[in-house]
Amino acid sequence: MMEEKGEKNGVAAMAACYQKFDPVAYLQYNYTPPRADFTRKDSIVPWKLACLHRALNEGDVSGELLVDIGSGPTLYQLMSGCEVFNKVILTDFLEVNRQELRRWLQDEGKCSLDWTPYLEHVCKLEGRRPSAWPEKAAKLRQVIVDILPIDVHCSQPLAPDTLPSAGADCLVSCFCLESVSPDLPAFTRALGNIQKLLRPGGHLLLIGALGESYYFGGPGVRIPVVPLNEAQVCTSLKESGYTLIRLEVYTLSQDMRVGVDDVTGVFFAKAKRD
Ligand SMILES: Nc1ncnc2c1ncn2[C@@H]1O[C@H](CN(CCC[C@H]2CNCc3c2ccc(Cl)c3Cl)CC[C@H](N)C(=O)O)[C@@H](O)[C@H]1O
Repeated sequence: MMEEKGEKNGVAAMAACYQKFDPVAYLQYNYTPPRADFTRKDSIVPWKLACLHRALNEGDVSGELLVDIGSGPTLYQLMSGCEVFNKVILTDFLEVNRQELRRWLQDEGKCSLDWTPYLEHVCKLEGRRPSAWPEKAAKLRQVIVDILPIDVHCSQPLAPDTLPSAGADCLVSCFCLESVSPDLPAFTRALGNIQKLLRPGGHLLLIGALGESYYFGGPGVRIPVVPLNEAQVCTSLKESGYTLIRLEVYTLSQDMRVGVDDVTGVFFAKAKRD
């Protein structure tokens, strides 16, 4: 009981931190140059987009439904998947983030970030003209069928009957699990919780931070993160019912360390549910 009580306290404290999360500031911190600089090969966002593009276009990933776990206020992580799956579900813990996503979906023009450079970059990765970005935006709006609440610490992270009984064909999750888990056991449990949302043989495309102990989710909003290394990520994936296909690691150069977190590296894992 004591151990369980400890877990609940850690998760509750984490949820309290997130009440002050500020999507607009967050987007400014992480999704503008230098971290999102499409003229630089060593910028974090082009690296993430290349990993997702490659993972979704090497012939082994297919199906109907892609679910993004902990979407936040961002859409970059779906820009390759929207060409492979005809149904995409976005999820986040906070209404403020779900609201931000709805604003983009309804094309109200009042979005906090202009996703055009991202759409143009992914068009280029696909061998298309960057000027085809409006078609990609339309495709993304067309395949997104829902924006749902989620809590990865619940054994059933989504409301019952949200997904088809077979589960999703693919899960994407970027920087969510390690930045919402108070410790490594909680991170591994969360991986197990989302594993049940995936059909057997379905793919998990997981992006996360290495060596991070905190980040700012807004001015003065310091959110604790469980510091992970590559070995722990591999072990956690194995323990929670996945077979690792590929792990890629990116190391932040000095000028990518802009003071919004203490991340040292980023991992990309392509895995399959056993
Ligand atoms: N119980 C919960 N269950 C489920 N979801 C929860 C829970 N609690 C909170 N969330 C939700 O997780 C989301 C985490 N979110 C921010 C952390 C990333 C950040 C910090 N780490 C380093 C780093 C970052 C970003 C870019 C780069 Cl380059 C780096 Cl290096 C990811 C958003 C999006 N996926 C993104 O890729 O930016 C947030 O939207 C919560 O609302």
